[in-house]
Amino acid sequence: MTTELRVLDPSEWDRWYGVLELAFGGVAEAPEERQLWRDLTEFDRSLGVWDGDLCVGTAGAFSFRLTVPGGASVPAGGVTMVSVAGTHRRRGILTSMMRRQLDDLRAAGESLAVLTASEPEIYGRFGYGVGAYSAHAVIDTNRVRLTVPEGTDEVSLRLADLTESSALCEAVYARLVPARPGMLARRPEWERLPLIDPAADREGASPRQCVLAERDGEVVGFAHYAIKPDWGYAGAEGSVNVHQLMGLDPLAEAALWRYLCSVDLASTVRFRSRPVDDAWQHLVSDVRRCEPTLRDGLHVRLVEVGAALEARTYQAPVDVVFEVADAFCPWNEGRWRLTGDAKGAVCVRTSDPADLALSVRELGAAYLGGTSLVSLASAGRVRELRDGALVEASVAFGSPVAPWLPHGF
Ligand SMILES: CC(=O)SCCNC(=O)CCNC(=O)[C@H](O)C(C)(C)COP(=O)(O)OP(=O)(O)OC[C@H]1O[C@@H](n2cnc3c(N)ncnc32)[C@H](O)[C@@H]1OP(=O)(O)O
Repeated sequence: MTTELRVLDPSEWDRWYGVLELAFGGVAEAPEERQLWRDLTEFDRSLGVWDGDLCVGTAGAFSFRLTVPGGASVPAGGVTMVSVAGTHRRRGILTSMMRRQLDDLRAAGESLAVLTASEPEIYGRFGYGVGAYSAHAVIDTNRVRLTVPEGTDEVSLRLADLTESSALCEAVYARLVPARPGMLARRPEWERLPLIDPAADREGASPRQCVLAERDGEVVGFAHYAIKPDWGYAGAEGSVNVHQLMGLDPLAEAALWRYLCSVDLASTVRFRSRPVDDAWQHLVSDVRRCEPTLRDGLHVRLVEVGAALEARTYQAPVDVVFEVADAFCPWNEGRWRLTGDAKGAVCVRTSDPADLALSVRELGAAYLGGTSLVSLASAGRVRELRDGALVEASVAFGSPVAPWLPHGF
């Protein structure tokens, strides 16, 4: 088999995207969703693998800005639209695209790559670690009570049209981006993403609805949700499916959670992909009856170890030498001395003895402050070579706010 890997030409997009759709099961997307992904495609950063006239592999990258611990917004390649035709799988096509993509990211000066994975097992071999987890839950609102903080009643709620309120919601979203590692600054064209709501994907639920939280006439939060009515022998058993919930302060968030947990004729509130340190778990009377589950969220890859470690800050002073293994991007291999604190950091090559040994995958997992180096060491994935270095680095890498990305891409 001879295949050619090349940058995508805009005229090839339909065939290219068709391969991706087929790899995900062959169910055609709604026209507005397909159009959105076409508009978002960065053609010069999209790769196709061709077997003659046949497209057999796809991979793209978005030019993102990612919030890192300390609040800086750092350029990051958002790896996306990865697929290989079923007829050509397990022959190294994904590997060839990952190779080219990481080389291109490096040439473009992006020190980080991020992705959300269809299956978490795929990307570790290419140096990605799980940098942010997310929580799913199903709250049994018949049994679970919410205790909201004093002052919640000062927040008023208003139902709004999803599309017409988009700018107000995006303004709230934008203010929250610097506050949480893992969040991505949304460029205007991405603001269409929360509005995509094809009828075929609703599974019996209503179109998306929007409720705004306001204080003194200012929008301080919003929730996007859908209601799925259901009736059992004993009465109503509807559920509220929460798609987004963002509040600028604890009272706004509490008001929104209280509203969603008290929708008439519903007995469950379901949500996917919330931060692991989310407020709801402290508002509820019985977390067990909320069935929380953890899953991988944002996968992070340090494309350039030195530049990436310098791009964030550290919540405690740190001075450690890492011995980094990186078989897929060997330019990262070797010893790096990181010195830093809450104001800034320097990370340079060194010949000094190493304090900690790990692979680039563990650095990706720890990078946003959501996975501790101590925890990785407990699984044998980080080795401490100098007494005390593990705790020192682990504390410094931590983040007071858990990293989170609210949506896939
Ligand atoms: C960021 C995103 O877009 S995520 C979306 C990813 N795409 C999908 O899930 C769509 C459905 N799946 C596919 O299209 C393909 O199976 C892909 C893209 C996952 C893999 O493509 P392939 O060309 O078959 O991968 P390739 O042959 O390069 O495999 C490299 C290695 O990864 C392993 N691997 C590949 N896919 C998987 C998987 N899904 N689970 C576990 N291991 C995998 C292979 O076994 C191989 O291992 P080896 O080096 O030890 O032999």
